[in-house]
Amino acid sequence: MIPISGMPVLTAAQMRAAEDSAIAAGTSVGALMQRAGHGIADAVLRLAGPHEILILCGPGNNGGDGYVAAARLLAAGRKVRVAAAADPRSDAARVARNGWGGAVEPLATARAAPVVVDALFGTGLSRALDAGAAAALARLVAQATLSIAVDLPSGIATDTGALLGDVPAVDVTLALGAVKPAHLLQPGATRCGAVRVVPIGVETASAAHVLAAPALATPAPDSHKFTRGMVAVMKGRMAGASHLAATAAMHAGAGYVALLGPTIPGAPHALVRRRLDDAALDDARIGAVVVGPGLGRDDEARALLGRALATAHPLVIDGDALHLVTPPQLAARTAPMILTPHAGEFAALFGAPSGSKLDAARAAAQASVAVVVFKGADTVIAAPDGRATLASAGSAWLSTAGTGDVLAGAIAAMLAGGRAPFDAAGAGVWLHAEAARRAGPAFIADDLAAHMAGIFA
Ligand SMILES: NC(=O)C1=CN([C@@H]2O[C@H](COP(=O)(O)OP(=O)(O)OC[C@H]3O[C@@H](n4cnc5c(N)ncnc54)[C@H](OP(=O)(O)O)[C@@H]3O)[C@@H](O)[C@H]2O)[C@@H](O)CC1
Ligand SMILES: Nc1ncnc2c1ncn2[C@@H]1O[C@H](COP(=O)(O)OP(=O)(O)O)[C@@H](O)[C@H]1O
Ligand SMILES: [K+]
Repeated sequence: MIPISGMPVLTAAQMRAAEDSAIAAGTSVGALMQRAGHGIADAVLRLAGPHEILILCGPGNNGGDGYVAAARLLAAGRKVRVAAAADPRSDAARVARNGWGGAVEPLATARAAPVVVDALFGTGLSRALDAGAAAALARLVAQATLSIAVDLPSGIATDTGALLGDVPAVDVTLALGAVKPAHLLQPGATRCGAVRVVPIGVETASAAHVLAAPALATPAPDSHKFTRGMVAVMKGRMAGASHLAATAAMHAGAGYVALLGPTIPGAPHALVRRRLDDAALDDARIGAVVVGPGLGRDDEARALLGRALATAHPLVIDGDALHLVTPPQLAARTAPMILTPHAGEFAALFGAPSGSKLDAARAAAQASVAVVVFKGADTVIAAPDGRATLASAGSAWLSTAGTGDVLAGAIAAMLAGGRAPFDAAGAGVWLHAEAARRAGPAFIADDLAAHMAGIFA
């Protein structure tokens, strides 16, 4: 059982191709199923204690994995029962079923057990479970004290995280061979519980990965404020939003943060307030400009955005600026850009997303030639070259006003600090999520910035 941080993320087709390569290189499907089933059984042995285990087996290879696991758990001396709604339909699953040898209860009337293992459907799910199977699964998961899904909770579309029907949430999902998009994309992700990878000896490479903790170094002994990175925040109509972004950039490690525009009282004294003029904006030491938080959407805002776009500085474009900016304006720029839309801003700039959130973020990054941070409860970061990272579910307490401004500031600090745009976006998202975790419940966006500082300790 391997934690998923930093692991490759494969779609169902990519996983099938990886398995096919292993098969072409001489490993049989049966051998892969044995590895999968043994890995599951070993994980269940560690998680389930001495309690009785009920394994629900479907007609495909996911069910096959379940039969193999059942046989191994029985051989290990555990009390284990199996339930199924249909006979195996693949050769490998039939062999696995014969290897179990014990009784198979009808799924609909299966008696509950303290530990239930869902091996009904995995990456081959093609439609919603029929009503009887869905009801039995819901009942058995509800009555168990520990529920474990094999590869994916049955009823979730592997590539999008969409629910094809009602899907009960399990405690643990054992992803076979690699993480799949549904383990991270909502609403599927919340049905998965804790996700761990069970290796099956298949080579898995992907341009998409689970977001991992960045290396956060303390400043080098010879650092000075400008080597740590200078961030300029364009002050908009709502000063609070710009202040949140600027404060976050400071706490995320930027050495010098300037707020460009008319000053208001109450911001930290360390925040440098500068009049927005060409000299301030052309300062060659600026490593990142944040434009958008609290900008407004009127002509004045449009003009401010135009000034930011006209610079040669790397930009973090957030909030209102995502409603104002046009694709030709983005195309005209050559300096790096990071766009940080939530779902509404994404739709305003790129149109309604199609396919999975991962597909949508990638298409947007390609179209805009910018790094796109598609925010939400399942943040996806995509680069124009096809690389992507998917964040694990973070604190839902982030759903409070101003946290997006904090994220924009954190990303700008990472960018000004010298990270490449894609890495800066990932580091900012990670820092933001970790700060939220540390902040606990019911924090406000102002608290979040301060919590970022502690992470560097
Ligand atoms: N490939 C490999 O080498 C390895 C794969 N491994 C494992 O295999 C899993 C993928 O296996 P899989 O492709 O057999 O798909 P799986 O999810 O078991 O179900 C497909 C079956 O169910 C059927 N069906 C679909 N939806 C349905 C519904 N709602 N209600 C009723 N029936 C439905 C569908 O038939 P259909 O009706 O769609 O034609 C088909 O018969 C993967 O997640 C991993 O656990 C590991 O063992 C390692 C080696
Ligand atoms: N339910 C949630 N779970 C995890 N993160 C969330 C959730 N809701 C929002 N977030 C995060 O909080 C931030 C909100 O940003 P945004 O919507 O731009 O807010 P605002 O405009 O008020 O600053 C984003 O980083 C987003 O990913
Ligand atoms: K399953």
